[in-house]
Amino acid sequence: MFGLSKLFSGKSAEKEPLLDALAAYRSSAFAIGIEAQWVKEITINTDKSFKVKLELPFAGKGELAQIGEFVSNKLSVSVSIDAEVSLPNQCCFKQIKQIVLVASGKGGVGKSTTAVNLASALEQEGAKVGILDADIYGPSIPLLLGLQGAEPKTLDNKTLLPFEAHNLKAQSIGFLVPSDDATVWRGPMASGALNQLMNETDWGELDYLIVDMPPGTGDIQLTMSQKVPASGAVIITTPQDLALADAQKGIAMFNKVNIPVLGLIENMSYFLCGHCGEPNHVFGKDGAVKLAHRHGVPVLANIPLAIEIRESSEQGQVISRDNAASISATYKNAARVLASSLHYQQTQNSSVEILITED
Ligand SMILES: Nc1ncnc2c1ncn2[C@@H]1O[C@H](COP(=O)(O)OP(=O)(O)OP(=O)(O)O)[C@@H](O)[C@H]1O
Repeated sequence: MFGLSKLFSGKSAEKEPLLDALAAYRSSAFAIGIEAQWVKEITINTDKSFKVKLELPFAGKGELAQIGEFVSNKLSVSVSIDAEVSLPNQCCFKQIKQIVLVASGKGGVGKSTTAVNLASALEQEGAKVGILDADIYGPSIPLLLGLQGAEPKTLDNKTLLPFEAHNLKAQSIGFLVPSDDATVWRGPMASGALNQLMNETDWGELDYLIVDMPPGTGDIQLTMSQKVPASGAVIITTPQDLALADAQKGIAMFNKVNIPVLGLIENMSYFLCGHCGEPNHVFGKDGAVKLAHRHGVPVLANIPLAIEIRESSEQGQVISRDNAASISATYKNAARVLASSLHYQQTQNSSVEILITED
């Protein structure tokens, strides 16, 4: 998969310090540096500067500038880095390489908003991404992507075409399920509808499919989790004790069905005071970190309570796509760490410890 011929043709002695410097890079997402096998091409320019082409096995393009800067400083020479994302060809389901469940112990914590922003952040990090709205109680992904009123389409009367918005493919259980009926659903019915959407949607090739699960940890969520060939799950919580207690139940549920919990995201973590700029921990502080430590999982992000997040959601806009919004970098950082922990979990026998840093 990774072509090394150009890398090792000629002048490899000049390239060795570069490979060493790339290997020495560390961040939350690149926990063990840039591996030599990811280096596809190295060009040495006449002024001795380097141009490096990487093939990343997970969505992580957003960090290339930092990697370039680190290596440039280490070698005291200009190094520019470009990359493609190419996940190894092991498919989780049909042509979908990784399926990630986004869950919450309780409703209203911002699970769907976070799921959409994470999906978009993965896409911006260089991956092909789809989002499947499996929240039978309140399917909101069409609204969040500005797709309200859209009708499912088919070309052959057998498969559904996914919707496309903001460079994401999307499908929603809301098109199959009148939401008023959801309260009387049982686990097998919900997981049957989810399977139908997975199987009968023409997703094409996807690196990541994000599944927005129904909130809670009951029979429905358990059965749905068992039926999806998921690579991992992310749990969204708020800092309140009640939400954290329910998030703990979510961790227990995924442990029961052997789906690795890739991390927690604390949403509405704090509110930035408009006057003094100080973070105000309206709903409490450090609860998610303590819970995460107890269960040996990372906190992937602390997302503030921010008016822009609510406003952009209501307008069908995805705030992580707005580079001017400071929160955009937070979602992208979380997406990179999520993608890399999936990668390391599947390729390393002993797990790589993910340390969340301020990068
Ligand atoms: N960080 C945030 N800052 C401000 N508003 C937010 C934030 N996250 C979510 N919201 C808002 O909170 C409300 C609930 O969000 P969302 O629908 O994503 O929650 P949910 O957990 O998916 O809900 P449900 O349990 O009903 O599925 C929405 O109005 C959303 O715009």
